Formats: sequence, structure tokens, C-alpha cells
Amino acid sequence: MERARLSLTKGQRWVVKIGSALLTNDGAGLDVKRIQGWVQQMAELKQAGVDIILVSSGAVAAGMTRLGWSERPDSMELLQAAAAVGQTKLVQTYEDLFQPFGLHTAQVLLTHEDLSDRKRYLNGRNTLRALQEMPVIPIVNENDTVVTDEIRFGDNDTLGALVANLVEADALILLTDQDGLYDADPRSNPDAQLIATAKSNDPRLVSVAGGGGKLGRGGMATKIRAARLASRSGTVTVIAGGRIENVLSRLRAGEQVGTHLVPDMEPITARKQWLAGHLQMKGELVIDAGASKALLNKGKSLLPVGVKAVSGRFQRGECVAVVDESGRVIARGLANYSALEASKICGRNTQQIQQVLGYISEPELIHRDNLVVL
Ligand SMILES: Nc1ncnc2c1ncn2[C@@H]1O[C@H](COP(=O)(O)OP(=O)(O)O)[C@@H](O)[C@H]1O
Ligand SMILES: N[C@@H](CCC(=O)OP(=O)(O)O)C(=O)O
Repeated sequence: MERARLSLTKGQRWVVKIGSALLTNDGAGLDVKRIQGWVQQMAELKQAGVDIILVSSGAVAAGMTRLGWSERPDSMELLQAAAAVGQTKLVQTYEDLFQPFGLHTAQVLLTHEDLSDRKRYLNGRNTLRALQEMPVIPIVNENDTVVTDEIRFGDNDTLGALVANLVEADALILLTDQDGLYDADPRSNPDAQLIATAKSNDPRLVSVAGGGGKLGRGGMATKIRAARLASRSGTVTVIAGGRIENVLSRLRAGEQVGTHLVPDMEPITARKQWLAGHLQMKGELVIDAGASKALLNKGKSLLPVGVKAVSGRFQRGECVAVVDESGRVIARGLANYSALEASKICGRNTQQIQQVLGYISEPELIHRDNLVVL
């Protein structure tokens, strides 16, 4: 497809994600020889004017080797400790390998909360933009030491997609241990066929994508979700084999390598992408059929009168899910009222808000500028 080809051959901003399954020599530390190959290609791209942001996994694996562990631990604190030990090794390895090309690296560790908080999100975006102007390759990973299970990205595919949204990347390249997305998991189906191209939002992709291997976290399922998220900033996603020779340079030259997932929607505004990227909701608003129609078909704000039930604990300004009567999540947005206030004014018309609460902040429960339909 022409659009995908242009994002790859002419795009000025790429997010490249290298997964755990690829970075390690079958669990035994970092595969420095291979990393050197990707570094060389990324350095050449940067010198040709493509801003590269690298999302690299591998901290836990590198930490395990440094600590002399052969088995991946199960406990959260040991995994976090291994990540803390391994992250320095990971960045040191990249720094040493980029240095001969006159490039430095910058360590960027992010959590889900950093990207949910509007101020920190904007700060992160400004910093990454500033780094792009420099002879520097930012290296992003999840800040594993401080996250708990409930708030983890867990896999770096999702993180890669949110970073692609953050910088409005032309392309998100997910390098992994398979040559791309197959119509069934090739580990268990030797006859599986490679899918060369598809629309990022094609619902059929979900059924072919299975889970990850013993080193990777998310498998293809999270890569498909990442492609969907990335499409919101008009970003093309490529899932490709990191062991394919010169994979990045060949993609830049316009070769059909791996699976190309092409957005089939117009990019949404940066603010709405930020909203859509929220993974944790603080509460839920169940709305009636009339309100669903107003949101889905007319791009309207959500008024308290259309809300049937409120659940969860949220404050004004926090992100909530909007659910229709059948239980389907149709939108999310920032609430203008807390959960307690919302439960008092739901089902009421605008005039009644003042009577019930004694004050009125806004007539809308969620203003359309702070609402994204999913
Ligand atoms: N339909 C599919 N096509 C290709 N690979 C698949 C598919 N379904 C599941 N997989 C598995 O996903 C794995 C890659 O994901 P993962 O292990 O998380 O790696 P990474 O660390 O690169 O993200 C592959 O090794 C493969 O076995
Ligand atoms: N943050 C973790 C990586 C998580 C992970 O393995 O993700 P993925 O490569 O997407 O399977 C680490 O650096 O070890």
C-alpha cells in the first residue's frame, strides 16, 4: 500500500522496538553481535535524517546474567531487582555501540502513570522532541523498578505504540524473533503463512495472534493491539524479523519485509490520542441509548441526563470509561465531576445540577474535547 511505503521510505520519525525474544542469546545475556547490526542500521538512518527512538527490552535478561541467575524468577521484587541491575548494562551496551558513529544515547524510563498524567506526558514529549534535534538516540524502556503488576505495561509493544503516539511517528517497527505475523502461531503450526499487509484495525488479526515465547512477554496479541493504538497517530506498524539481514535498511529502501499494518482512519488529535492511550480507568459511566447515539453519531459531549449509573472512585479530571447499555465500552474521557458528584447528578438535566449540588462546574459530565470514541 502506497501510504505504508511512503511512511517507510520518506518518513522522518521512526520508533524501533526490539523485543526480549530477540535481544538475548536464548536467555543467556545480550546478543551483542546482533545488537551491533541494528545499531549500525539505526545510525545510518539517523545520519540520513530519520529521527530514531529506540524502545528496547532486555533489562531483566541482562540483569539475570550479571547476577548469575539461570532461571527467570517469578517474584516481582526479584524481577524488578534484575531489571535495575540489567538496565545499566543495556544502556551501556548501546552507548558503546553508537559511539563509533558519533552518536550518544539517552535513557528514558517511563511508567504508565507518566503517560496518563497530562503534564508529565507533555514534558516527556518535549524532552523527546529536544533529543531528536541532537546526535542522540533515546532508548526507552518501562521503569520496571517502580511499577506494580496492576499498572505495568508489561510488554514493550504497548509502550512502543504510546511513544509513537507521543512523538507522532511515521512508523513503528516491532522487531521480533519471527519474520512477521503469520495466520497462526508458527511455533505450533509449521504451515502457517506470513501476512504481508493488513489494515491496523482489522478485527480478524486478533484471532490469529497468539501469546509470546518464554523470554518475550506479549507475543503477537500485544503487537496487534500496538498497531491499533499507533494507527491513531497515523503511524504505520511493521512487525518484522530482527534476524533478517539489514531489516531496517531494507524497509527504508521500500522492500516488502515482514507484516505491514496500515492505518485505515484519519489521525486523531494529539490530545485525543493521549486519552485513547490510557490503560487504567478510574471508573465507569453507563449511558442510555440516546446518549450513545449522541456520542457515536453526532460527536456530542456527555451530559449527566444520559447517564444511568456511575461506578468506581474518580476525581474531577480523571479518566473514566463510558459504557453503553449492553456493557460495551464505547468511549473514554475526563470527567468534570467526581464519582460522588456524578452519582448525584446522573439522570438529571442541566438546570437540576445546581439544585442537587449547590454549584455547577460545567453542564457536561464529559466535554467532547476531552472524550474519545473507541
Ligand atoms: N500468528 C503469529 N505469528 C507469529 N508469531 C506468533 C503468532 N502468534 C504467536 N506468536 C508468537 O509470538 C512470539 C513473539 O512474541 P514475544 O515472544 O512476545 O517476543 P518479543 O519479545 O519480540 O515481543 C513468537 O515467538 C511466536 O511464537
Ligand atoms: N521492561 C522489560 C521488557 C518487557 C518485555 O519483555 O517486553 P517484550 O519485549 O515486548 O516481550 C525488560 O526490559 O526486561
